[in-house]
Amino acid sequence: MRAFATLLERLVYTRSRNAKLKLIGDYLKETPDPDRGWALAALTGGLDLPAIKPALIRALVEERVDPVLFYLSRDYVGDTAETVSLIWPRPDHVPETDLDLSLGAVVERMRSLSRSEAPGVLAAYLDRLEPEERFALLKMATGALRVGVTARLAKTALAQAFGLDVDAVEEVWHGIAPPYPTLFAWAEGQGAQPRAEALPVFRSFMLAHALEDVRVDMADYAAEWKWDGIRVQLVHAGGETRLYSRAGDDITRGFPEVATAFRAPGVLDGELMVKGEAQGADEHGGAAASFNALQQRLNRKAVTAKMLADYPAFVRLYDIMFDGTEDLRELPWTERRQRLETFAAKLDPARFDVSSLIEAEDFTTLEAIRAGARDASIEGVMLKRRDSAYVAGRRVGLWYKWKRDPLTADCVVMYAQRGNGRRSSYYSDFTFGCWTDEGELLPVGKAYSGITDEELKWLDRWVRNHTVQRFGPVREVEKSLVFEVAFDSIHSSGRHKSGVAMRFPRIARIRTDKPAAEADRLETLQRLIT
Ligand SMILES: Nc1ncnc2c1ncn2[C@@H]1O[C@H](COP(=O)(O)OP(=O)(O)OP(=O)(O)O)[C@@H](O)[C@H]1O
Repeated sequence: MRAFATLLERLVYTRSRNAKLKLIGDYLKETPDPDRGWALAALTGGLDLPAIKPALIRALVEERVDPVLFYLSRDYVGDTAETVSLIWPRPDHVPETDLDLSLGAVVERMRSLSRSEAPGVLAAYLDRLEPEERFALLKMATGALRVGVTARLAKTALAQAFGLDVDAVEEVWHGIAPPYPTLFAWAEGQGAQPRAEALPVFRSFMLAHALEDVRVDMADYAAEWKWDGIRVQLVHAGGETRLYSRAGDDITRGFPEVATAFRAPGVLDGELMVKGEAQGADEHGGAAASFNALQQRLNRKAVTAKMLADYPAFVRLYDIMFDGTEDLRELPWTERRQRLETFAAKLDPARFDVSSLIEAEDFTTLEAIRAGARDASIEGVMLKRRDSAYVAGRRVGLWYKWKRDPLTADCVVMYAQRGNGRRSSYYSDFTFGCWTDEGELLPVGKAYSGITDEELKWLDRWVRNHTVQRFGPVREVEKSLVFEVAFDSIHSSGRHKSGVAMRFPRIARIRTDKPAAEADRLETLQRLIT
């Protein structure tokens, strides 16, 4: 940690660009791997320590540092990391351990921390480090170094120190991960320049247009199910595996079971989903759960063993971009499909399968098949032009998405709340319910979208005139108004007394023409559960 701490300290007090370039360049030349790689990641903003949050540092401060002293000192010093590093109380007795305090060891430990371990480990490091090293550690932990170094400056320093072209560094940058072993090997003449096609970089996805009032000739288009998961690009190159999201974000760490199972060099395109209950034979392929299950795995930084067991992920593949380093994107879909099937045969069937094709001799047949699809993991149909190359972005006529028609139910309005923003003075968020067999109304969903400004005002007035009780901001209303609610699907939910929850509910119509007693029964919704 010492050398990196010294570097940061000097950078803070150095104004001149050339002096900064030299400081960083010298550091990168003199420091061994993997420390210099982690330092470069920190300087370029590429260091990700998921378990460390500003709140954690605040909590540590509250526990270990006199808060009055902290706030007074911070007013004077102006920087939380520096303040904490200066006033962190050195414990009377630091137990002897073989804690490795090299930069690489510290960063690698911090990257693998669970959230519950984080406070203890961070405190243990702070107890053992010197003030300037603590400063370096806290700077890394809080994400932004703020030492007056941009990512470009750090890369320029690297390029100048090793006689490389900075643009060549940029070119390979997105395909390499810290601590950048291949980059340093190349910089020191020990290895070749990492080649883009041999790197686990993200390539733009091919996207679809919505099918609107078009009927296509099934001789020209192949049909597949539109699976309700998230788009994923699987890349294995240069010995590394990466999973990228629709937006190109690296989501590898969120799905370790998929990443470790993908070890064949190539780039594949597919839908990331969670396995479903084995609800008997699944006619469309292996059983997948509804999006609701996948949601449990999204946006989580740490993946617990329980998550992996309860919501195991797999990928339903539908395209191939590279086989090894061979770029297949120019091939027509039919050929890519064959290559995909051959490629997929090498993969673990527990984690990968190939999206099945829908056999429909003409469009009318396809229409009927689509209308009959009731699987929770299906969102509609995709149509892909058989002779089309894999083209990045959305191009008319190549891929179409044809979503399932939304489902609807007539529900009775039960509660209303004020909305947000422009709607904050209107009762515009509604909870509605359906009848049980015993004649009880149970809430089945909440919606606020789908109404016009006129309707918004009308509903606001209606709510105010039909309130039967108030619970804080919520008004319970007379059970007399019916909404036709549209939604994408229904799943069972332990969180609601009704046992059901709607996906994407929106108000399709206000049904002043329908008596509340004739609204739908819960049983009707239960039958739609997928
Ligand atoms: N068999 C499939 N082939 C291609 N895409 C599929 C398939 N099954 C599901 N999808 C999903 O459908 C989306 C296709 O629609 P589009 O290209 O417009 O992307 P999108 O903007 O993410 O769409 P949406 O939000 O409507 O799913 C893909 O992003 C992908 O996640």
